[in-house]
Amino acid sequence: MPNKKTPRHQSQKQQQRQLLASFDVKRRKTVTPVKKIKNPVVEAANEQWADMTMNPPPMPAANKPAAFGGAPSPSTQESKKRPQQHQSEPASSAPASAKKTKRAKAKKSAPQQAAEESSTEGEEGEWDWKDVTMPTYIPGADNDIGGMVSLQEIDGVNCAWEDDEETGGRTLKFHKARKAGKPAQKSDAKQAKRTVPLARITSTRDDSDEEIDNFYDTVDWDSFVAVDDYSEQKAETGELVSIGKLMREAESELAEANVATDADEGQSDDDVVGPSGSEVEEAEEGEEDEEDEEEEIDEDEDEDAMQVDEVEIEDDEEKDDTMAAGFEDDVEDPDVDVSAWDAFGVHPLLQRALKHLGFTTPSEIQSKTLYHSMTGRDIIGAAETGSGKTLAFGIPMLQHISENPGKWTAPTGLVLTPTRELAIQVKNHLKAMARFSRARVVVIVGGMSQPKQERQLNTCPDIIIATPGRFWDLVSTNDVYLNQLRAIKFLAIDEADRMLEPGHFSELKDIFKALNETALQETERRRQTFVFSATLLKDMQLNKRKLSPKAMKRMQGKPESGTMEDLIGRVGFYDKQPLFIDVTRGDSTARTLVETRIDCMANEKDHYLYYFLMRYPGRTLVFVNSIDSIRRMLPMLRLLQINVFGLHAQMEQRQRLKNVDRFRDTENAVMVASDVAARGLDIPQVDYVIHYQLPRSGDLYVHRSGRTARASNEGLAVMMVSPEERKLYYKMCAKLDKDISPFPIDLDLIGRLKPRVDLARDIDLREHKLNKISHERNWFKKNAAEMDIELDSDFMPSSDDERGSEINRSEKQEKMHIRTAKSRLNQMLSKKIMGRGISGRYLSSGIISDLADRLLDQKDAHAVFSTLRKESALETAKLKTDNLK
Ligand SMILES: Nc1ncnc2c1ncn2[C@@H]1O[C@H](COP(=O)(O)OP(=O)(O)OP(=O)(O)O)[C@@H](O)[C@H]1O
Repeated sequence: MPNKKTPRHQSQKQQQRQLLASFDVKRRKTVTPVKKIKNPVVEAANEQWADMTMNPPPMPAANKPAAFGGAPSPSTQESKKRPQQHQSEPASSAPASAKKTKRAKAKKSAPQQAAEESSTEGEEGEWDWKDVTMPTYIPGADNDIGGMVSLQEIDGVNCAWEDDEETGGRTLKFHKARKAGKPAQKSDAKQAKRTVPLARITSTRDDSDEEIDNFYDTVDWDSFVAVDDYSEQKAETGELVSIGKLMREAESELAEANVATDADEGQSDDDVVGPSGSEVEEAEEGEEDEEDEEEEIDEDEDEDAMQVDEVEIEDDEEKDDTMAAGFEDDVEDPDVDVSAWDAFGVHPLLQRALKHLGFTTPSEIQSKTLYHSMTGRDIIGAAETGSGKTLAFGIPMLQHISENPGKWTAPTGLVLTPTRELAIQVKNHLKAMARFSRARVVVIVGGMSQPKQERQLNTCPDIIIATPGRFWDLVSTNDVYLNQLRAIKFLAIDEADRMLEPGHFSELKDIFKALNETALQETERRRQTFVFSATLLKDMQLNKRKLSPKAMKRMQGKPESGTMEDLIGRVGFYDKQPLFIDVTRGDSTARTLVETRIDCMANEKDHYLYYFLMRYPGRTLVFVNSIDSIRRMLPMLRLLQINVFGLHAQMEQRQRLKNVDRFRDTENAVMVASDVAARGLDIPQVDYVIHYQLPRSGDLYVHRSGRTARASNEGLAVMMVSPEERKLYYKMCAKLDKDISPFPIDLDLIGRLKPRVDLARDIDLREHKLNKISHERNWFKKNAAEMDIELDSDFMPSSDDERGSEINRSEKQEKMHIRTAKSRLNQMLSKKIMGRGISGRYLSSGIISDLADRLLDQKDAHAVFSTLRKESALETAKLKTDNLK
């Protein structure tokens, strides 16, 4: 288990604070010991970090092309921010040859100089400190440098950490650096030449450079390691590469690059900042294996350091990855014919993946959009739920990646989704499609390890699937991410209508703004944009006229209004007029969806639900309108021995993913969910969707119902309508322009099941009450103990007094009652239920003519109702609808 206090695990902010502390010392004229860090390598790394942040030495990493983020190398950052200042940059950007000479000179005099350094002279506060102009960017400082603006420096004074025996820590000491051969003078510090601030971090380089170089050479860089490279494992096995080695390598690389660039392009020394792109690529290729290994170690370390939850989430994520593949081997079924995709020019590697997935033909939305998207058009697409919209925007991205293999300096595609689950699902879908093209797809969502996500961004993935909040959190604080965001070639907004809801739109707006800040002004076409949803038309209230270039231009200047037009206006299409492709039917529900309703009183919904679940077992998704309803229903259904899971927004992300997985993996299971599961969740073979409470809008009804009847499969949506909901129901039917027929119910069976449900509800209520009392009591006890208060016996009777023992007795009785009720319920549950007019003891012909056959039938026998056969609710509903026609 790595030490969490090592710099590797400290946040950049913490490191920055440490650095700040050291400079505060200088301003306060006192010298304060810093926190003692026992590990000598860590100590060295800390010291080196502090110094390198202010005085970046030449590092090979500085010359690598920036990946999508990462702790940016000083020179790359500075060169991006202030290209015109290269000349004046010291160590990292100075002409290599000049620097070499200085170093060589300094190297000779280093030991001498060290010997000649005086100890601290006089009061530092009396010296001539000068304000330091801070750069606009400090590596690892989140650009939050406000606290460092008052930094001061003095020319000719060096800082050094020294062990403090008294405190066991280390102390920052200031030493006036004397020129060789010059005797020490007390007034030296005061008389120090007042030049502009130290040029290492400001834009001016003057004769103090020599001292900087001297300072560099007084430090034994071989005893330091780069913080970024530091790992406990490497420290133990002695694999750490010293800064000294890196510096030497960087110097020789710089010198070589200098020569090569000079010769090839006749550039001046000042322009040379690193090796050419191809060299970098070669070097990177050479290092790849090594990096992979390091990456693995890093992953291990970080995962150890992370919260348990996060680790488990990542495990889940890995599991998702394997699930995403959906197949264990790489051998395609020769009988699967995917030639239908040829017409769209789909890349052979993608066709192979399609073959694996068994997707022989494109779905309607895919075939209607692919031709245009493959030729570069921007698309606004509307298609019913479960119709394959993910691949409609995913294939063009993967096609581009397959046609242009190699390393990119920015991701190719960005997909924004409203929920975390949907993001993970889209990632899985695209990963399965990218199986042979090997495109790297990552997911950036809240509730998961941020460091890991940052690392993933740093590796410059091909496609990023993200929720707007977390993505903007990461990108808005890092210029490198921002620049690379602007270079993406594809942007897709999935479930666009949901993005308009409060909580998504403000970040989405910021992302669009950042994306378009520079990109839109360029004449060269660089980005393709897709906006997809199932209920686009309804929410948009948009017609083609509104998509005219003029109208779109007008919309861009408008303030947020939260409408689809507003989103369309802000997203920044490159097409003058994006294509609008709508393949929805009037109501956007799938053609294969059968809809029905159950009319019942609000307080009977549990009975009807239980009846439905018992009568028609299958994978059933039950939607409710509040989290409280989920909390109430879960224990009751569990008591009724139903395999039930919950899903709502207040659940930990880890639990949410786990529950979705379990539900997906269990054939006969129930998930009670809030509308967090209404959109986009693609769980194969959801047999039934039950609207336990009516959705608050027609669109929500469409999305909820869309969790079944996906990818041309059939499915059933059942609305439970109480008299109070009648008005809403009629309104919804009018909006969706449909009439929903009632579902046939056997009222006798409901009557027989009722006692079970009532008993389960009663047990749950009693347990809940008991738990609440004991929770409250413990809370008082705990707080009283903490505050050292003795609780009054009236308030908290002890078991010794009469009232206390009375309470104890009644609690015990209640527990006993619950136990008895539970065993009664279990007894009930273990018995099969007979239909009306049928005796459990004697076989009588009665209402059911083939009763004996049914009772003897093992194969089709119903598990709960002994006189009934297994039946599908879908068939029952269809039959009823047909009869009504
Ligand atoms: N061409 C195809 N042939 C067969 N199955 C497909 C095809 N394209 C996609 N699918 C499958 O159809 C299912 C639904 O696809 P997808 O999730 O992309 O739908 P969607 O339109 O985005 O749905 P929603 O609006 O609910 O998010 C997925 O399981 C997917 O694997």
